[in-house]
Amino acid sequence: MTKQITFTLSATDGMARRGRIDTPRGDIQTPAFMPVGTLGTVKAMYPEEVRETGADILLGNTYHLMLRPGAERVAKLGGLHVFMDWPRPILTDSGGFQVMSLSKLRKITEKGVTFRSHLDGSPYELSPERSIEIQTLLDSDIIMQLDECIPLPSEQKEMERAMELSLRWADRSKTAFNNQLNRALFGIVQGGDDAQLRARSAAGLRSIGFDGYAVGGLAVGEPQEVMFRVLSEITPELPTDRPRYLMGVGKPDDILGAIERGIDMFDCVHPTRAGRHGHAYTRFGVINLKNARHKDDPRPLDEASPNPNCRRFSRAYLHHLVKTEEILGAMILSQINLSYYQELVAGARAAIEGARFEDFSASTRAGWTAGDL
Ligand SMILES: O=c1[nH]cnc2cc3nc(NCc4cccs4)[nH]c3cc12
Repeated sequence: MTKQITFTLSATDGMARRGRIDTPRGDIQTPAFMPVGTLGTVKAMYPEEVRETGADILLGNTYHLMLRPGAERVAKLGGLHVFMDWPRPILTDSGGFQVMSLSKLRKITEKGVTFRSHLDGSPYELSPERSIEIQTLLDSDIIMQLDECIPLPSEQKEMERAMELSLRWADRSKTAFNNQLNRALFGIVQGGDDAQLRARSAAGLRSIGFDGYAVGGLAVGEPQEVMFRVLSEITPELPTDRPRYLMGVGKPDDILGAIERGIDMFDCVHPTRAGRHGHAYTRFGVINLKNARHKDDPRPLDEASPNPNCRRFSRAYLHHLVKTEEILGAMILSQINLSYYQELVAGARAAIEGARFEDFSASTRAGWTAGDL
């Protein structure tokens, strides 16, 4: 029996890769940006609007969904795709990262993590096995191993301990996954900012064997050059015929730099969160529409944009919606920002196919400073 989820590499340009992940629920063009749909919704967007921005896949958060409405309840209702009416691929995270960043009284043991809900303090346990079970109940297409992500910088001993625990959890995750054909399981490379630990983690994951490899333990507050150095060291250690997913990244500049260093998949709350806070992503860079200078500006955001929402509303109107905290403001800016992110990765895909990614990257960055914000 063959795995129903496959990755095909179609072009490379230096370390940058252009590919496609085929799944039973649809294809994912890579490099890909995955909008985050934390509670079974990409905030302020209908699912069909998320699709229209160009997204092939979105991310669901296991931690939030296991607390509310509960994995068994979502399964009884037909799984996450039916629940939120998103028929295309969904990647779910394992929940571990959010336990550490959101929950109370959490405790890490060899078995897994125990914690209390940030909502009502009720006790929960998340083990590699239970996380696989929850993600399977959600009927996720790409599921993540349970891992331990530690802050940067951390002591060498601490980085080593967490990396080795994550490797043991990777093995247990793979066993619990039991080679489901219609779902993919990704391992997560840990090891902090230490090249040897990272290499050991990658080698350990490869010997266990995964459908894809995530780079974890980054975008946790470290400087961009540290993230880029770790990526440059680790992507050559990963299989070329499997997708590489950089978790939690990032701003457009981070994404271009990570594609340049061999990353295929991204997720980040930033475009939608920034949209709800009145920040608009454009070719010219980020425009803070809360700023009073937009109060009388009749110009659209970007009259040359392929996105109608960048042409039909004046900056004055968007400023008004943001200042009055009108719901439409969050809706429009979420759509604008997700569309920009999808234009960015679509441009990267075309540039890699045309062996001109370096030029694309440079001219995109130049646009962020040149334009009149
Ligand atoms: O090692 C990781 N393991 C599993 N999930 C993650 C998610 C991650 N998200 C970020 N950064 C984006 C952030 C979102 C909220 C706070 S930081 N870095 C991340 C690292 C990991």
